[in-house]
Amino acid sequence: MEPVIEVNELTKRYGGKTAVDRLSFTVRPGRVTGFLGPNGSGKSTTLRMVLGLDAPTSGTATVGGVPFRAHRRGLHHAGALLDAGHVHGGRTARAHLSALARGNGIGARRVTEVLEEVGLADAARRRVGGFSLGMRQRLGIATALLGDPPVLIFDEPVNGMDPEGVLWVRRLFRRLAAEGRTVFLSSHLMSEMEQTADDLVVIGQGRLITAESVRDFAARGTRLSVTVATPRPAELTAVLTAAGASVEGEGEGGREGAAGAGKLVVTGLPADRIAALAFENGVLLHELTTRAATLEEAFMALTADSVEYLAGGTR
Ligand SMILES: Nc1ncnc2c1ncn2[C@@H]1O[C@H](COP(=O)(O)OP(=O)(O)OP(=O)(O)O)[C@@H](O)[C@H]1O
Repeated sequence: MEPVIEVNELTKRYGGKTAVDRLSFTVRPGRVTGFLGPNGSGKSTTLRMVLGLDAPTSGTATVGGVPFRAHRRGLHHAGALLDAGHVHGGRTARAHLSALARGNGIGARRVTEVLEEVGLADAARRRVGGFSLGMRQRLGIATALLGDPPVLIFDEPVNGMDPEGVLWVRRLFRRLAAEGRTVFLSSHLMSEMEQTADDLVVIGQGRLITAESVRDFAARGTRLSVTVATPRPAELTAVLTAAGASVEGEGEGGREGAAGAGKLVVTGLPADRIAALAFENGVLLHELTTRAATLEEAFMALTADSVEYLAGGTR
């Protein structure tokens, strides 16, 4: 059986609110797949349905061809980190893992192994209540790994981790995928995913926006822009616009009629063409810099229409 996650027309409504809206996608083994969307876009709700913790209003989610609930030995089948704050604070890390291991027919040696794997061997006898968020995340990852499952699902695993933890977890995900497992991670930050994921599933307001490889997303989603500084921004804007470019002023100086040098951000024309047009029209340039939009910017542009709440309520 191939450890594939298959989501088909999955829908979840809470009263009048549609949290997940006819969502379909496939997550394959041997790759790290990033599940991306702004806050509140329905990622956690989807993952809960994949793991059988929530019932869909309609549609299906299967792991290895059957609903997750139908698998008897769950921890051996799929491991998940959903909410790192969920662990009983009075227990030690080892006691927490040992209880789960016993309930799933897993030996004590495996508990020691996963504690070492996630870097918590020295903290194994400390109460989880005193753990930092990053340590709780590590414990959650240890829990997911306990049954050595072919499918791993992590909801915002990098939250609260320090830079060293982030590097560690990235390497771990890459290794788990290289071992042939299915690794599915949610995040609201593209910058995290571009370092880690091979494939992306991007959603907004519960709907699929795109499912493709990071490479295809980067090739399609990023566009080049050229920053131009000139003492005659209005004149250059007119020349470039006439040549088909789209031009925006950057800061005060870029505005029409502004005195002094202005910076313009130009899209739709390459730098050498801009330089030639400026030269032909006798406009002096102080700067000409090509810049690729980051994947984060491409992601934000793609999901902008589906962001519910923006800081400051500017929409
Ligand atoms: N139990 C619930 N009852 C009512 N509404 C809910 C419930 N759970 C989630 N929602 C709503 O469903 C939508 C999707 O929430 P969800 O937590 O799945 O999003 P998310 O993408 O995981 O967001 P975040 O990144 O903030 O965790 C939100 O508008 C949320 O308020």
